[in-house]
Parts: sequence; C-alpha cells; structure tokens
Amino acid sequence: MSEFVIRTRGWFEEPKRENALAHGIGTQNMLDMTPHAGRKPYNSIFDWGVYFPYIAQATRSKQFCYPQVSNLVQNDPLLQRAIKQAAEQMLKEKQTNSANSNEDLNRNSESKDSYLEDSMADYQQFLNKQERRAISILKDMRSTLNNFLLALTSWILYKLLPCFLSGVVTHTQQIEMLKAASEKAPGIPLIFLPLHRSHLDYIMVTFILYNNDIKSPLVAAGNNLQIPVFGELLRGLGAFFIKRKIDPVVGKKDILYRAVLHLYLQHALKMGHNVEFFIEGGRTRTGKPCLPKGGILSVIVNAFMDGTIPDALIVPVSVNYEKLVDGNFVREQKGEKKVPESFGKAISGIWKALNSKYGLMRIDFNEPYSIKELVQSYNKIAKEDGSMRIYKPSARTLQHNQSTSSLYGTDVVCEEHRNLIDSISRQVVFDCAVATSVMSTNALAFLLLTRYRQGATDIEIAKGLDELRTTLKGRKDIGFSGESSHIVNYAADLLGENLVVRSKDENGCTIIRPKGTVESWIELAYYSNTITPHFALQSIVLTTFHKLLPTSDEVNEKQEPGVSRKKVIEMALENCEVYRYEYILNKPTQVLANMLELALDELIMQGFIKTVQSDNQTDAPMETMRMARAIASYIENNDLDQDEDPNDFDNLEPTDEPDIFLVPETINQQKAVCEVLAPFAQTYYIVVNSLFILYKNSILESEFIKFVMKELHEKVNKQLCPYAESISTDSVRNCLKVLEKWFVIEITNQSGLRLLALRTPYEASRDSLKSIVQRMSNVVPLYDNGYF
Ligand SMILES: O=P(O)(O)OC[C@H](O)CO
Repeated sequence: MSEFVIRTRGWFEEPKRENALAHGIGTQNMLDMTPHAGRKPYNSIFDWGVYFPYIAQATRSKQFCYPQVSNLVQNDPLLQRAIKQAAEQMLKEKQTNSANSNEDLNRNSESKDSYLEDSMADYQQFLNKQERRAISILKDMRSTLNNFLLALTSWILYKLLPCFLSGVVTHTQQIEMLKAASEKAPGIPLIFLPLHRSHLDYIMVTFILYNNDIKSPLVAAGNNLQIPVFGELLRGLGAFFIKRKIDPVVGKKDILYRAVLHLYLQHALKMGHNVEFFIEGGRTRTGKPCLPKGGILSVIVNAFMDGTIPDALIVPVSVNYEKLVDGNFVREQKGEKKVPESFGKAISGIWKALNSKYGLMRIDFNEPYSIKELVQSYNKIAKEDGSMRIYKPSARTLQHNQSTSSLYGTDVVCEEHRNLIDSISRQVVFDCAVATSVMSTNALAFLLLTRYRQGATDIEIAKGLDELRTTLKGRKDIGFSGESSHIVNYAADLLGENLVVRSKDENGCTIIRPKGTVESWIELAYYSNTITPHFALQSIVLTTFHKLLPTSDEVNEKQEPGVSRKKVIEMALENCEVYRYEYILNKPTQVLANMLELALDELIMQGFIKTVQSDNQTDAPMETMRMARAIASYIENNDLDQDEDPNDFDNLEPTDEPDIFLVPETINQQKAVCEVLAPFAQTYYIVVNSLFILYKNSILESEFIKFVMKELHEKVNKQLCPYAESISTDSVRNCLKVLEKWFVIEITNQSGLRLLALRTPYEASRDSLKSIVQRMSNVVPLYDNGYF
C-alpha cells in the first residue's frame, strides 16, 4: 500500500508539530497521510485534491451503506414477546402489592368479576406503556451512523489532532490485514474490541478505519456520554447508547431493556454492520487491562450460534497514548467519586487538550479470530478434556440469566455459553495486553518505579532503558525508536513537572526523579502499568524464590543459598491465585504451571537465578543452552498445548532438594523485578490486615473500602508502606473479590446495599484470619533476608 500513500499537504494546511519522537519501525502516522489527495508522481496539477488534501481525503474515502435497524427491532416478534412479559411483570407486582395491603381479601363473586375486569384493563394499560417504553428505549439507543458526519469529522480531526498529538500511529501491515479480511468476506462482520483508555478511543478507531476505507463500526457507548451536542455527534459517528446500569432496581431484571439491546445488536449484525465495544466495560483506571465483561460478546456469539450470522471476525485492538488526553484517574484511585461527564466538562477538556501536548497515539489492530473457528477449537479442547461442554449452533432464543449492574455484563450471557464467552473474552484481553505497544512514557515510568525510585542521572536511566528495550525486543512492540538518552528526556518532558522533576547534581549531570507526591506516584503507576503485565509472572516467581530461600543467617559460608524449583513453582501457583482479579496471567489455552516454568527459565537466562552452584560452573553453558532451547520453543509456539512441557526433552524429575540458587551479583536487577508487583502486594496485605475490624461486626462494603483507604494513606504517610501507588481503590476491590472467592468474606445485598461480613470459620477464630494474613504475606517481597 505504501506506494499509493501520498505524503503531501496543502501548502497552507500544514499544522506544526514540535518535539515529535520517531515512532516504531513498520508504522505510519495517519496525520501525515492523505491517500485520497492524489497519487504521486502522477498527480495532476488539475486535481484539486492536491491543494485541498484534507477535503479530498474526507470526501473521497470509501462510502458504505449504514442501514438503520430500529424498525426491524420494533417489528421483531421477540420484542413483542418481551413487551408482554414486561407488562405481565408489572401486573404481578401490582397484584402482589395490593395483596400485601389486604385490599382484595374477602372479595365476593361480583367483586371478583370486577377484579378480573380491572386486571384486564391494567394489563392493557401496562402493555401500552411497555410498547411506548420500547420505542423510547430504541430511540435513545439507536445509532445514526452516516457518511456525511464521518467525512466532516474526519476533516475536522485532520485539522485539530495535530494541535495536540504529534502523531496517530498505526502499523502498516495491520491495516492491510484488516482491509484484506473485510474484502475477503464482506458478509462477515468485524467486531473491534479495543482496550479502553480514553473517550478519544471511540473517535480514533473510527477515524483510522474511515481513512483506510474500512467500514466504520457501530460502537457501544455508555449513556454517560449522552451529553448535549457531543452525544448526537457520537451517535452520528456510530455510537449506540447503553445504560450504565441495566437493571435500575437491584434484583429485578429489566426484561424489556435487555431485549431491545439484544435485538438491536442482532439486527445490526444481520444487516452487515461492523460492531465495536469495550470489553472491559469502562476505561482502565490503573493503566493495566481490566478483567473482561462478557455481555455484548455473548450476544455476538449467540448471533453466530443461532445462525443469524455465518461467522464474525473478532479484532482485538490495543490503544495507547504517550500522554493520556482526557484526564487522569488519580482522584478515583484515592477513593474519591468520579466527576460525571457533562457538556461543560467536555468543552473545558477539549480546550485544555488543544493547548497541551500529548505526544504520540498508537493503535494496534491484532490478528482477527473467527468466532466459528474459536468455537470449534474450544469444542476440541472440551472433547479432549472429557468435559463434553460442546457448543453447537441452535435455534434462535432470547434468554435472561445473568444479573449484574455492569454496563457490559448485560443479561444476555446465555448460561450454557458462559465458559465459552469467558474464555474468548479473557483471550481477547490477554492478546490486547500483549500487543499494546510500549510508549516512551510507559518505559520511563516503569524504570522510575521499579529501579530508580530515588531518581538517577538521565545517563543512568538511559542505560536502564537500553536494557529494558533489549529485554522487550521481539516480545513487545516498542512505540518509539532512537537514542535512549533522547527518549528519556522527551518522556520526562511529556510526563511533565507534576510527575517527574529534573535537577542538576554537583557534576552538572541532569538528575531525573519522581516528584514524590502521592498523586504523582499513582499517575506514574498508571503509565508503568502498560508494562507490568509483561513482567508479572517473573515477578511472582522471583518473589516466591526469595520467600523460600533460607535467609543469609541460616546458610553457612560454604553453602550457596538455594531452594527446590518444584517448591517455587508450587508456591508461585498459589501466589498467582492472589492476583487472579488483578492480571490475566495466561490464556485459557495455556497451562499456568507451564508459564511459571518458562518465567523461571527466563530468570535463569537473565542471570537472576542459577541452576548450578559456583564450584560446578562447567555445567553452566549446558544449562544456558537448555534454557535457550526451551525459550526458543516457547516463542515459536506461544500457545502451549495442555500437555506440552518445555522441560520435556531432558526429563528432569522434580525434587524437593535445592536445585536453583541465588545469584548475588544481580541482586539489584532482581529487586527491580520483585518491585513490579510489590505495590499490589502491599495493598492486598493491608486489606487482609484490616479484616479484623469485621470480627463480630458486619459493615457496608463502601465503609470498609473507606477504612482501608484511610489505612493505606496513613501507612504511606508514616512510611510504613513504601509505595504510594499502593493507594488504589481498584486493587482494594480486587482483593475483596479474592477474599470472597476464598470464602473468607461474604458480601450480601440488602435493599441495594452491599454488606460485608466474615464467613463463619473466620468469625469463629482469629487464628484462621491470621492464616489468611500469612497467606497474603507470601506475595510481599522479602527484602530483609540478608541478600538485598
Ligand atoms: O470509564 P467510564 O466508566 O467513564 O466509562 C467510559 C465509557 O466510555 C462509557 O462508554
């Protein structure tokens, strides 16, 4: 495609961009490209597109047909059925209420007749009401995606984006792959699933697709974005609005709303619309991917299962910004409430954005999966498993099973497909996280948090960045290129004085260090968290290794501190349980224990752990070769088979005897790896220590979270907790989910309020609670074992 791309601008239209960083290799900056403006070198001077490239680009981009589906939904018999069900539900409620107030007791036969008549009249009235409601829901929900607004917005964006972004970077081959996929099977919808970082995501994905002649999708948007002017604009660009809370009354399903949403999506797919939705629900508050919500994916899978569509191609999308354009989430992480979206907030946000610099934005479109093939492959696994959970296309149904208040956790997960949906959605989030490009600011924040918390010279940090780039090479896309020292300074500029400060030391060298305020640590953690998933398993393994290592006092001088590999893997597996709501550590098709083995092998390869004692160094090259082979084989087939074990070829029997040993020379680098998860571990540890207030006392979940947040703040202020970024409501909530899963606490819903209490065994004895504290302490790195 590159030969057709013209890098030309109208002479008066060139927007100025300063201090841009070279983006990754194989990528293109959409802001520099107007492929429809004319073709070099044959462009004619009579082609107005050469002089007005943005207008040419906007108007000459491929136009598609975007049919409205509201009428189809309105006339669908399943909607009529849902309307009746909703009316019946209302009638039942009315009858229950009047029975409760004893109104209908002692009715004689005459009044019984009139009661029946009243009921019929009520039912008719409720039916009319629900019919009107269905129309109104549909009107609120529907998208008005149209070519005119797409073209107009594209032109405006070409003019505005360069004011605050130095580039909108995409991967040339990925765009080609998408085009090929959509052209090859025009009847198969593309389902774009981006990880959600900013409200700008909606617009940018559409902007890129539109300007690359790929059909724009209908985008599921939260109704919090239905604000004056912008809401209608988004609607015209493809947004269809969904309530943030599907069921307004806790415990009562909004049958009608669910039916409209389900049918809207089904008809949209049937009419050939591409669809986009954010599988995490809202935007990530922490910078790392959130666990997926399956509702909308479930509708799409169901549409395939019931034959509405022959297949669909799921396209995981990774979005990243060198600097987040709309806001930050520090307030929310500190426990404060989210400020709701409003017209005023949108205007001031745009004004602020236009007057600031946000560097590069990067979008990666990952290889599409066919739902049909996914279902087949999960069925194959199910057969091999013997679980016989076979998913087969079947007749058209509409079920209402799952009750949740979450935006995307809508009903529509059909119970029998729950595992399938869960597996697909976890795989999508995992793949997106792996494919997210590392931006300069991610790299700098990661280095500052894990290696240079006290600061360092820009030269030292640049050395650290070189090492990081080497480690990530071939594993993760790097969204920048060039000299590390330049990148470090560029990223420090972009993060700004509120996050990093620069000073000179006595030799005139530039020192870069985190600003040191609670807010700055939390925001740095946001940027760093793009990288932490990559190191999570290594961090768990190395922390576990140090946990199991005898302390320096326990080993004599001749002994080398070592531990059994088998024990490390066993305990690391348990420690992974702690992070089950924090990270997706493996794909559903990967065996976690195998992934831990690989992580351990990588640590050995990097010289952080050794497999032979120093007096037997001659074996070391062999061991290194073994590791190299194991890792090479892993990289080749990233999706390990259930039975595949990277260590198979040497048939080593696991033993309880120490067979992996400490490498004291790399202790600082080891600490950096442990530091990756240490702030999360601290949060979790503080949460479990706070459980004692629940002893013989149940309290509201929100009150408990407030209490923990206060504890966190206090511990950080008194330096009892070394990481201010441990102040994170997200992690506190994730820890509560773990404790619920472990049956330590139970959360009950009482008239819409979530009440937290200890489960009986923990209520009965404080010692059992102490065992949980002990279990959680296993993930907290041990820096006082005499080696650090
Ligand atoms: O991140 P939230 O919770 O504000 O949700 C943002 C979503 O874009 C709503 O569609």
